[in-house]
Amino acid sequence: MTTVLPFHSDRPIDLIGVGRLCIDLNANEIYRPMEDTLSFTKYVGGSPANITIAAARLGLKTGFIGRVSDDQFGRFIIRYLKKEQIDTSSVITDRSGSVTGLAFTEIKSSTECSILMYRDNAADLKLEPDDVREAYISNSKAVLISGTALAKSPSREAVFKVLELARKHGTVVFFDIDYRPYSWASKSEVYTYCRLVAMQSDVILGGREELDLIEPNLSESQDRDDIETAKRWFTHGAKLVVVKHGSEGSIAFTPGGETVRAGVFPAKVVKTFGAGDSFAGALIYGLMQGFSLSSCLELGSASASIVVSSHSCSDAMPVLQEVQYVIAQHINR
Ligand SMILES: Nc1ncnc2c1ncn2[C@@H]1O[C@H](COP(=O)(O)OP(=O)(O)OP(=O)(O)O)[C@@H](O)[C@H]1O
Ligand SMILES: O=C(O)C[C@@H](O)[C@H](O)C(=O)CO
Repeated sequence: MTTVLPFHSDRPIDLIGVGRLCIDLNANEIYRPMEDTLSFTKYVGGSPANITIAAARLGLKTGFIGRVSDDQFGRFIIRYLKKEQIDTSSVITDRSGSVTGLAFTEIKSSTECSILMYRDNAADLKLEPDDVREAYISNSKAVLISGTALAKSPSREAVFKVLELARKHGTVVFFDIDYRPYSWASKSEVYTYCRLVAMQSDVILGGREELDLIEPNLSESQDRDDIETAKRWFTHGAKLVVVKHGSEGSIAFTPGGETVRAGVFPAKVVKTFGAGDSFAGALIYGLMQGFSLSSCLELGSASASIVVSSHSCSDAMPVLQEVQYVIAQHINR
């Protein structure tokens, strides 16, 4: 049974990403602590940026609503998005003296990775409600909201404006909880703001721990059962809930009772991060093509296996042929 999301197929834009545009500085000397790192490679980063790049690489018509700093990093990000054919008409250069968020990534081993975030005065959280244009949202089939954009004002208010306009115009809302503790003042704020957005979203994506953060009073173990979690979100109008379980795979639920599980594709893992963003970008692509849930999860899993096997996140986002090759190789094994 194909999950039917109410995309307005006649709209010129497929997906608009909202929020974080930052720079990844990935350690070149991998499999050692960052204290011993000598050099880094610079990539565009930020979870919603990565997901939008993933979707664009797969062929979706994409745009972005966000702010970048008025410096070399800001110009690098805008140039990169344009190169990826991502519309940047709503990517604003912030002139308040803000800086680009930096994600220093430490790759201690293929399973032990961490991210050191420098996000003081980050331009992405300076996004303002006036940066959000109604016509932009109404011309898009879908928007992708990442939870971290709710961590501070005025970005928080800008996101709620995106949400209001999306619901007004029937633009499908994808919400990736994207919990990044370094951006939040407290878990109670995560609960307050991310829950408000999730309650108005069509598709909710998160890991088990992220989903637990946006529900109240989860005491008994069955409360943390994925299907029970999904059922509760269906009471708020969600049309699809996807739970990510890292190297254990993923599970998707629909209000109609469909449950689809997906494993992972074999990968020579270089680093673990970037899996969720590549997974989400390919999942969104599949849903927009009207593919079955099983095929959508397969696309996401295959895409993730490519990115975890790579040094970068954004640069490594695969084109459709690469994803299809991974799937075909697995079938023919
Ligand atoms: N080691 C792995 N090998 C192959 N596929 C993986 C691996 N880890 C994750 N994946 C795939 O990527 C999907 C998302 O991974 P994960 O649950 O780690 O998301 P995430 O925590 O949002 O990732 P990120 O680190 O990008 O934030 C998984 O459901 C799985 O399909
Ligand atoms: O989203 C972030 O701020 C970090 C990303 O740039 C990084 O590529 C990552 O962790 C992807 O999941």
